[in-house]
Amino acid sequence: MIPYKHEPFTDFTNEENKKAYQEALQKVEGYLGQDYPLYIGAEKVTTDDKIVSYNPADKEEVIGRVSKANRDHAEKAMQEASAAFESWKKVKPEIRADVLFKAAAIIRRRKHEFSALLTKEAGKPWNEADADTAEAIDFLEFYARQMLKLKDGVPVESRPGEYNRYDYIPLGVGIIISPWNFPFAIMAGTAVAAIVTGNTILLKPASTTPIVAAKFVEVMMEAGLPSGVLNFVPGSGAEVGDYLVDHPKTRFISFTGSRDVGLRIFNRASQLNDGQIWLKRVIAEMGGKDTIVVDKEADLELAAQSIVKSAFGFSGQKCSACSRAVIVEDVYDQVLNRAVELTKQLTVGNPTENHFMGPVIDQAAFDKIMSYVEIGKEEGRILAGGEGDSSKGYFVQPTIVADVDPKARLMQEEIFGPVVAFAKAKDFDEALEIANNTEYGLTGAVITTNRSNMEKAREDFHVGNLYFNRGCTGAIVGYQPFGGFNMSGTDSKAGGPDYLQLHMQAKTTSETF
Ligand SMILES: NC(=O)c1ccc[n+]([C@@H]2O[C@H](COP(=O)([O-])OP(=O)(O)OC[C@H]3O[C@@H](n4cnc5c(N)ncnc54)[C@H](O)[C@@H]3O)[C@@H](O)[C@H]2O)c1
Ligand SMILES: N[C@@H](CCC=O)C(=O)O
Repeated sequence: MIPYKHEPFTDFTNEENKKAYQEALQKVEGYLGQDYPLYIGAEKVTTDDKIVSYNPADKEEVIGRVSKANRDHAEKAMQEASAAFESWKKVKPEIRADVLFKAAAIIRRRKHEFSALLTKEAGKPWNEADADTAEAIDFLEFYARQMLKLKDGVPVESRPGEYNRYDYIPLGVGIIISPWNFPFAIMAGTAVAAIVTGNTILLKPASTTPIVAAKFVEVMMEAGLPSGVLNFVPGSGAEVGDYLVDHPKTRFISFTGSRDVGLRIFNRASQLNDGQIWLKRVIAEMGGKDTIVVDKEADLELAAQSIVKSAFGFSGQKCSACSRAVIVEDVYDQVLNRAVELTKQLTVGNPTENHFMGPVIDQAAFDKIMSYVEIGKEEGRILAGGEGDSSKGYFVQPTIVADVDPKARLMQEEIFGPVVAFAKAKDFDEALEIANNTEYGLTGAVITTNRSNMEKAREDFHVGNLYFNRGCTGAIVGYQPFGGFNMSGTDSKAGGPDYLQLHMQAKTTSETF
C-alpha cells in the first residue's frame, strides 16, 4: 500500500494545464442540461418533479435537472438501505476500501472534468474547483486507508486465561446531508466515510449543486458499489430532510451546513419516534465566524495577503473564511491600507475565464450579503467593494469594512460572502479576547513573530483549526483534520485519525479459556 499523500494542486500558469482545463470546460458544456435520476436500491427512478441546477455566473444557463425525491421515495430508499445493510456490513473492510480506491482512480483520471463542472455549477474559479476535486480524492484515499487500520479493532489488555478484543462494527443506515460550498469534497467525503465503515446511506445533496453529486454517484456505481448501499435522494430539506432525520430506522445523521439547520437536526434527532430502538448519532459541522489576529510584531505583508486570500477566496463562501481581521492598534492602519490595496487589484467575473472571484451561489445569498453590506455602512467605513450586480450572475465585489466594533453584527454573524470586518485591539491579549467573542469556534489564524504570543494563542484561541503565519482556510485531509467548537458543530474532525470511528460502534468481546 502506497502511503497516503494529498492530491497535488494543478499549476494553472502552466500552458498545458490551462489548455486541459479549457478542454474540460468544453466537455462539461457538451453535457449541460441533461437529466439525472434518483438511485433507490437497484432502481434508477425518474420523477416529473425536478431540481434544476443553474450556473450562478449566468443564471439562464441550466447545468442539469435532477429528479426530486418526495417522502415516498425517501421511505422506499430507507427500506432499500436497511435491507442492503444486512449484507454490506458483512463485506470485508478490504473490499469496501477497494471501492473507494477505485473511485479515487476514476475521479483522478477525470479530475479537470469534475473541477470544470464545479466551475459551472458552483461558480468556483479554477484553483478553487481544483482544490475541491483534490480534496474529494483525498477523502477517498485517506478513509480507505483508515478503514484498513481499524479493520481488526484496537488492542486491549488480556489477563492469563482470557482473550479480549475491541472491534468496531458499523452503525446502520446513515443520512448524509451536504452543503453546496464544497459540493464535491464534503458531499463525497461524508458519504464514503459512512460507506467504508460498513453502513448504508441515503445521500441528500444541496439543491443548488446536485449535478456534481449525481456524477459522483455514477462513479461509485462504476467502482463496484453494490446497489442499495448508496441511495441518492435529492429533495427539499424541509420535506425529505425532516422525514429522514425523524425516521425510526435512521441510525445516524452526518450533516454539514448552517448553524440553524444543524440545530434543527440535532433537536429533531434527539426525539424518540415509534419503533426506534436507539439513540441517533449526529455528526454536525456547522458555520463559522473566523478571525485572523495580527500582532504588532509580525510580517505585515504576510498579514495583509493572508487576510485578503482567506476573506475572498471562493467569494468568502467557506465556513473557514476570514470574516474578521483583528489587528493590534500599532499596526492597524498599515495592515488595513495594504489589504485595501490588494483587494482593489482582485478581479471578479465569470469563473470560466478564471477570475480571482466568481459569483456567489444564488439570489438568496446575493440578497443576504448585500444586506450585510448595508449594515456595514452603519457599523463601519467601507474602504473597498460595497457593490453587487445580479443582472446576469450573482456578483459581489470584495468588501472591506473598517473600524467595526467587536460586538457589532458584522463581527458576530456569519455572512458567508466576500465581506470582511476590521477591528482594532489595544494589544495582543485584547485581540485574542475579541477573536474568542463569538458563539462559533471553527478556524482562526495568528500572524506574529512573537513566540510567547504564539504559545498563548495555541492555548487560548478557542477554535478547532488554528493556523500560524498563514491564512485560515485550506485544511488538507490527513494533515489538518477539520472541524470546530461551540456553534461550529460537534468537532467531528473530517480527514482526521478518529473520524471513521464516529460512524461505528465499538464492541468488546471477552473469551475465557
Ligand atoms: N463546518 C464545516 O465543516 C462546514 C463546511 C461547509 C459548510 N459549512 C457551513 O454550511 C453553510 C453553507 O451551506 P448551506 O447553505 O448549504 O447550508 P444549509 O444549512 O442551508 O444546507 C445544508 C444542507 O442541509 C439541507 N437542509 C436544509 N433544511 C433541512 C432540514 N430541515 N432537514 C435536513 N436537511 C436540511 C440542505 O438542503 C443542504 O443539503 C454555512 O453556514 C457554512 O459555514 C460548514
Ligand atoms: N475545509 C475547508 C472549509 C470547508 C468549509 O467550507 C477549509 O479548510 O478551508
